[in-house]
Amino acid sequence: MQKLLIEGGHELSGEVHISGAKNSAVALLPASILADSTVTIEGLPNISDVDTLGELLEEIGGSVSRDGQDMTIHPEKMVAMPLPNGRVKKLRASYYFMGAMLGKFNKAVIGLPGGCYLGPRPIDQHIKGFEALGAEVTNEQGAIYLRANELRGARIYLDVVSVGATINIMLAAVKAKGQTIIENAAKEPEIIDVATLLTNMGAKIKGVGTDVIRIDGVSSLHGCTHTIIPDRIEAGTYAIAAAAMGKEVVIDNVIPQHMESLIAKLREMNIDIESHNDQLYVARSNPLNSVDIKTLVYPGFPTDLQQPFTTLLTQAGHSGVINDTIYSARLKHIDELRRMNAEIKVEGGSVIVSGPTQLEGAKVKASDLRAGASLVIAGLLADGVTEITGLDHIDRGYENLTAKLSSLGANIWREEMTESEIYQDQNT
Ligand SMILES: CC(=O)N[C@H]1[C@@H](OP(=O)(O)OP(=O)(O)OC[C@H]2O[C@@H](n3ccc(=O)[nH]c3=O)[C@H](O)[C@@H]2O)O[C@H](CO)[C@@H](O)[C@@H]1O
Ligand SMILES: C=C(OP(=O)(O)O)C(=O)O
Repeated sequence: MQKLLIEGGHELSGEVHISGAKNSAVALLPASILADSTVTIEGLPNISDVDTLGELLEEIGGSVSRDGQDMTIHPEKMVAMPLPNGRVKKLRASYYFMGAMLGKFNKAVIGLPGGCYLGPRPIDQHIKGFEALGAEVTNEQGAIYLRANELRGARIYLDVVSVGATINIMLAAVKAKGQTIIENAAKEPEIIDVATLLTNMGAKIKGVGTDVIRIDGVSSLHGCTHTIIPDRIEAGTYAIAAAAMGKEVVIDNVIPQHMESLIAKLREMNIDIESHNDQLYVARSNPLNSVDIKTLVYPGFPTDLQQPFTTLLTQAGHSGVINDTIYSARLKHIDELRRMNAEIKVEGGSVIVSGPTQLEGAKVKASDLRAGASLVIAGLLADGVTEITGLDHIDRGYENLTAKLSSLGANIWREEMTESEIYQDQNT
């Protein structure tokens, strides 16, 4: 087990290349189950969620080979193997095996997923969709059992706008008989990416990127090659790090249109940020204005950047107020930031960050993926050395974080933990 160390105070400059989007990758790989022939996904991020999904595809009989950032999946010998336990609990997106296996085999047994704990993360809307398509769904000892004689298209109104439910219902519906209409669908770029893959496999999908998606079921889907979109959350994390500590940082391989809410907020803070083709240029300017943030479904400000943004607000004058309307309990980074001298209050559903504050290095723990990102940015800003544990969370979503930040000039490295450090870490 390793810990991450950061000696703060080093300016960032240079260019960083953004990897493929985690939240696309984790849906594109299960989507390959639906094909009758070989699917290649190009540009995958090298993160543990992708490794775990590759292993799960093998567990159900797929043959999977990896060549750098590309993964080739041969789905021909896949079977409806039950996955009630084990790897499915290591990540959130294993829930896409429900939609994909139901769509392919008319049955599936999948354990309830893991992933970041952000407060309760129900999957009732996924289940509502599967049932509307004709599946019988039961929860037996923590695993979801799905069975259908045949799936039939249906009109499904989502009570909450959900990325996971929208994608999962699409996966189950592409081979259902007749037309499925998903109303109040989510519009995230990753959903468009998954629909693009499915369309290239032969699916008939209209309206992705709007809140009404229409799917006309087809009897079979074939293989294809698909290139993933860049990770707007990884790019946003580097943009926030550059806003905190950047002299001149170029963030390469981004789709700036996917990042408009963040770019607008950074500009309001007085950060110098410009986009050109697939690059963002970010530099810190002084003083930083504080801003208020409300997280919303896309194209609103993403909840996945709320925690890193909290750290940036510690550097701004006066108080900024954050309301996470998607995950109101996504607050576990706050106590850790306080250990580093941040002035943050939680009142009702609002997080109030005061600044500017000189952060101090401390021993802190990442409770989830983006809490980890917020602590890394705090470490870059802090006086002295920050030690971060809980790296398994960070490794789920950030490819080569240490190397990427080092190349920008950060003093950051990983060390093996001693047995007593591991013991202490596990008991705090
Ligand atoms: C693997 C992946 O893509 N993860 C992302 C996905 O998670 P995930 O797909 O789990 O998030 P959702 O979009 O489904 O959740 C949005 C909101 O709807 C609620 N909800 C969701 C489903 C449901 O059946 N019932 C229900 O009440 C959730 O509790 C949450 O408050 O979108 C989140 C919101 O942008 C991001 O933070 C995650 O990074
Ligand atoms: C919450 C996240 O991921 P997951 O849904 O995979 O837990 C995230 O990427 O910030």
